Amino acid sequence: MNKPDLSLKQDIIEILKKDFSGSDSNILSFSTLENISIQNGHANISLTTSKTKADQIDKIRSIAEQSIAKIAGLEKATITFTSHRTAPNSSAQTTNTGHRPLGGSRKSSSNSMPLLPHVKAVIAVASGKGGVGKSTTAVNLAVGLSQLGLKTGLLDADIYGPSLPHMLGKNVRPEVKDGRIYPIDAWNIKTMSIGYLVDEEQAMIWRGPMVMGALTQFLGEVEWGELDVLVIDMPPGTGDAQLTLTQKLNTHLKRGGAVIVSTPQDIALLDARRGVSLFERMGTPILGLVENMSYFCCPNCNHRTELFGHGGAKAEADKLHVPFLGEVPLLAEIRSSADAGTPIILSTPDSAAAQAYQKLSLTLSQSLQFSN
Ligand SMILES: Nc1ncnc2c1ncn2[C@@H]1O[C@H](COP(=O)(O)OP(=O)(O)OP(=O)(O)O)[C@@H](O)[C@H]1O
Repeated sequence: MNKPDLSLKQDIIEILKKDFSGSDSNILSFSTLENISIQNGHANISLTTSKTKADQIDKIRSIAEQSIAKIAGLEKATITFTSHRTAPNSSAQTTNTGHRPLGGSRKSSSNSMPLLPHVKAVIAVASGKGGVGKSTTAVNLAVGLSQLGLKTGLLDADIYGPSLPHMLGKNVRPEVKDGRIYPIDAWNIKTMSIGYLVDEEQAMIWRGPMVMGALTQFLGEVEWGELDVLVIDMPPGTGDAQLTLTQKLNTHLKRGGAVIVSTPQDIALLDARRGVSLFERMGTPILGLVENMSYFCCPNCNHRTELFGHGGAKAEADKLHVPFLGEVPLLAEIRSSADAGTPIILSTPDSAAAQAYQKLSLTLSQSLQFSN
């Protein structure tokens, strides 16, 4: 049976990450993957790197090509370098070389310019695990902050599962001019998501270094303009991507902070604790914990059912000495309005969920530090 392209691409990336003859021989640590195309068993892999590094990679290029050609479903592999721009400095945290500038710029603006120069504060919306409603919270919070009169941006940093375009009902490509990417306006907020730029499959095959490269670019190459606050929908979990983002945005986060979203189950709260601990280690202010899917409210009789127990997040917040920011009910309309592209805070402003988001926005707007 033929292997799907996606799986072949993942196998190829694993080989590019492999050390062939010592610690200095990992192709992806020297270069950035631009593209993999596969046709009739022939894999064409294009990479970007600097001239000096290209010479180093050249030594292992043919070994890697032979190794890739042995993958079941492939017969031949060709590795080419599409350009030889100078790779951005790799810091201790970002061993990657950065993804190809999505805005088409050949200069590495993300390293030479201060990050987010006109953004006053950043609020990172994070969760210890996926699927707890982090993106839903980020979207409704951003709209809520904008309703309070703050110039607000929303960055979807959940690179493996960018849900923002869907939740905002925006299926459009951003304008790219002079190497700068212009955010998409949605509901009076400026938004950017990898989902506006690449298809899902492409985002899925990215691995650690490329993800960080793409995120760094977002931070450096998106023309956010003046913002009071940028809400970031963080990738789920507490791994390298979260750590690096937090480090890069340390200054901005000090004027905002982190919001951890959790569901009431013990297991989710355990993960939430890890989230809190990651931000604490980085010295990021923890704005608090939000309990999502806190209870079920019957749409017919308004009866409240606590499906997963109640008060777990509040108790956890107390234990961790962080503020408890409120509970959002499990409500079919939250999902249906997200699927229809209108956040519930706009579609049903009188609902308990919308009110929870309004309260959250108000609390957080009061905690922002706007000093420069
Ligand atoms: N309180 C809620 N009531 C009903 N549905 C909800 C609620 N919160 C989120 N959802 C729905 O649950 C699904 C997952 O939510 P969301 O994408 O916000 O989670 P996430 O934590 O960002 O997930 P991931 O980390 O996988 O991106 C979505 O379909 C969303 O509409």
